[in-house]
Amino acid sequence: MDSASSSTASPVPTAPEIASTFKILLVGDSNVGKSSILLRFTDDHFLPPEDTSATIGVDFKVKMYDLDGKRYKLTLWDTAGQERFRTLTSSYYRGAQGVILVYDVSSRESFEHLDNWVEELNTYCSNDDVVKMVVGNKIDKEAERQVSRKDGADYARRHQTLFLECSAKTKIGVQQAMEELVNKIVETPSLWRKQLPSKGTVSVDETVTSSGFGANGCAC
Ligand SMILES: Nc1nc2c(ncn2[C@@H]2O[C@H](COP(=O)(O)OP(=O)(O)OP(=O)(O)O)[C@@H](O)[C@H]2O)c(=O)[nH]1
Repeated sequence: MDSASSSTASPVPTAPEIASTFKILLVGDSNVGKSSILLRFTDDHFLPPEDTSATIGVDFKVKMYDLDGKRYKLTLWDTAGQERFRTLTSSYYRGAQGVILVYDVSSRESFEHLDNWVEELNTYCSNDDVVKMVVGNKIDKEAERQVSRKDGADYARRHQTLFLECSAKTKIGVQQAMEELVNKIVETPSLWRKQLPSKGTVSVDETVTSSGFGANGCAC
C-alpha cells in the first residue's frame, strides 16, 4: 500500500500560542474574600463559610484568558491575609504586573488597613507601572455595609488605582474586575514587553490548575 494513503488522517490540533504570561496578586486583610474571588473567577464556584479556611502562605492558580484574538496566561497568586505570613508573602510581589487590593465593604477595619497594603505593595513591587486595583468585596451584605461605594472610589482615585465592587458569593463584578485589570495590563506594554511569547510551552488542557503553598517555586 502506498504511504500516501496517510494523507487522509485528520490534522493534529495545535494549542493556541500564549501571547504573554501575566502575574497577578491578590492582597488584603484576612477574611475579606480573596480566595473566594479567585475561586469564583477560575471555577465559577463559591464555598459556604463552613467549607472555607484561611490561606496558609500563598496559593496559586492558572487561567487562560482570551482577548482580541490573543491568548494570555494568567498566574493568579492568592496571598494569606494573616499577619504571621507577611514576611513570606511579601516576596511574591516581585515581577507582578497586576495587584488587586481587596477589602470587605462590611468591615470598615479592612478598608482602613488598605493603607498598609498599599505601603507593602510600594515597598516590594519591582514594576513601577504595576496595575493596581482596589476591590470592595461582599456587596451582597448591603444591610451590613460599613464602607460606601463613594469612599471606596475616592480612595482609589487618591491612589490612582482602578476600582470595582463585587461579591464572590453572587458573582457580581468578579469577572468584570479581572477583565478590567487584564485589559489595563495589556494596554501597558512596558509591563510585559520584555517577555517573549513562549511557543508551545503550554497546552490547552492547562486551562485551570491549582496547587498549594509556594507552587511553581518562588516568583522572584
Ligand atoms: N457574604 C459573603 N461572604 C463572602 C464573600 N466572599 C467571601 N465570603 C466569606 O468570607 C469568608 C472569608 O473568605 P476567604 O475567601 O477565605 O477570605 P480570604 O481573604 O482569602 O482570607 P485569608 O485566606 O485568611 O487571607 C468566608 O467565610 C467566605 O465564605 C462574599 O462575596 N459575600
